[in-house]
Amino acid sequence: MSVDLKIRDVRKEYGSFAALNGVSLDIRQGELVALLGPSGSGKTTLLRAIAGLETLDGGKILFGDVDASSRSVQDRNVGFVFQHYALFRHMTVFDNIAFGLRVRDKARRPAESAIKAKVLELLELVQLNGLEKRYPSQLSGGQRQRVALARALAIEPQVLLLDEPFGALDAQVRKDLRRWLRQIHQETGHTTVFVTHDQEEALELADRVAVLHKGDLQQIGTPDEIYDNPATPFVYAFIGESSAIPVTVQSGAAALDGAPLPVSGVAAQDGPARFFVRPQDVTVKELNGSSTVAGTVAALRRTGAYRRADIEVGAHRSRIEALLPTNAPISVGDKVGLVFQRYALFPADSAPVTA
Ligand SMILES: Nc1ncnc2c1ncn2[C@@H]1O[C@H](COP(=O)(O)OP(=O)(O)OP(=O)(O)O)[C@@H](O)[C@H]1O
Repeated sequence: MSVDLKIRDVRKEYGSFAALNGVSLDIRQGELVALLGPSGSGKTTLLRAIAGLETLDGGKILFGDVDASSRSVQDRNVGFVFQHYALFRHMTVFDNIAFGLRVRDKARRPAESAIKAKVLELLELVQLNGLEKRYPSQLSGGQRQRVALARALAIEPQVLLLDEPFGALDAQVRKDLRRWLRQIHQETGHTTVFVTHDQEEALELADRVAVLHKGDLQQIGTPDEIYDNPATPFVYAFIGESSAIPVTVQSGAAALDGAPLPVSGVAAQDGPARFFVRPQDVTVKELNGSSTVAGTVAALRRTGAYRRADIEVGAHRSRIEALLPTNAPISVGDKVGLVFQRYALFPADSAPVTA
């Protein structure tokens, strides 16, 4: 039976280094949440903490209403799938999937006939029926990960934990498995926590995405919320593409190198700030007095279906990137006016933006 998870102010230190800096988040029953962040941000540490493979230096984790710290790894009944298939090489696919049920103590172990029925049902679910007699070495990487998932599901886990399960596979297989996992999740409805550093994977797969950076939870939200309304400079820079330029805020108005920046709803406090905008949210027009930001086209390049323009703005020639149709009548050196559809301002002293 799947449960909800409550992660409360979880801390984990290695010596004086904080791998998790007081992380709190709630994961609803049946939800698929991606933990997304650059290398070293604490994703795997958090996943291992949920599994009970790490002792906490602070905070707690609740499975439903039960404090998991009182429970062993075994008692937590989690299904775990790792990046590198940890299948037993000397066991067939069937025996690998049956393993978690067969090693249970006698009181909780199902009859062999029930184990067989369960394994066959899971083989059907992961679309590997007919391959139950094969050994892991006789399977492709993608098939092995499907066996690993079936094995994790066999114990009917309270929570399913996946650590970059498709990380070692090539791009196309990865894409197929992503779609397949989403489908399996819809059918089985397990509470699932999924670690990835691939934002496309997180945004496509997850109900909600938790963005981690240096042991801190920066934001948790639906893929739309994370992409359209990044809560911090880090999330703005890490998810999707953006330009960031230094500006100054005073009394609710923003200025670029002393000239007013025609943007509204400036909530940032007075002082130095950074202005963030995504390339697709920049419209390039003719210069039109104070309603547009004056810029000069510094570079143009074709990328697939679009043309990208680097446009220099302000006295210090800060660069803003814009996405244009390939037939846009524009050349390097043109003086243009910019209008921004969506943007954000953050105080300059807020968390660093580099990934
Ligand atoms: N056993 C350990 N001893 C010391 N430091 C550790 C240990 N395990 C993890 N760390 C450190 O904790 C930080 C977080 O590691 P973690 O594996 O959670 O990151 P991650 O976000 O999963 O990264 P990746 O995407 O590279 O797997 C890293 O800086 C790592 O070096």
